[in-house]
Amino acid sequence: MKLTEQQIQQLISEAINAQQKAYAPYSHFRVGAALLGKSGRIYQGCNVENASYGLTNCAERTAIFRAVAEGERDFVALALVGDIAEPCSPCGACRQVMVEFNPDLQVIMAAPDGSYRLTTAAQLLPGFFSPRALPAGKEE
Ligand SMILES: O=c1ccn([C@H]2C[C@H](O)[C@@H](CO)O2)c(=O)[nH]1
Ligand SMILES: [Zn+2]
Repeated sequence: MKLTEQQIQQLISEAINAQQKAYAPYSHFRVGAALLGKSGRIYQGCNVENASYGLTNCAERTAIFRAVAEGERDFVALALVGDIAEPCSPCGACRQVMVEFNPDLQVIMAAPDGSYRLTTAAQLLPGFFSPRALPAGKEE
């Protein structure tokens, strides 16, 4: 499904809105994400840091986990924006979580001024480890 420019700009503006809620007292690098589900719902996420630094959860994974917890698993697009004047690139952990649900997920790497770069989860993680590699089991 090809996103319209209006859909892209709405996702970027929701990501910027989510960024305001970031809990980033250690890095001071605030990130916001907005995830569009097939249902049409948009799930916002922000980074949530911790005094035990390694427990930090990125904005993208916050949005994805939130959507899954609310019962949605089919995702169309995800926009992210960070405290940097250029398109923000998702970390490796988030890329792996994105491909789990949809390798064709459209990823909008946005800058605070609304400019962006469009790519897909699979393009961001060539040779990714796929859940299909696992023996058939009791996946839900
Ligand atoms: O794509 C990214 C990259 C970084 N961060 C967060 C993690 C940490 O809180 C801060 C600095 O790495 O930014 C995200 O949320 N998403
Ligand atoms: Zn990440």
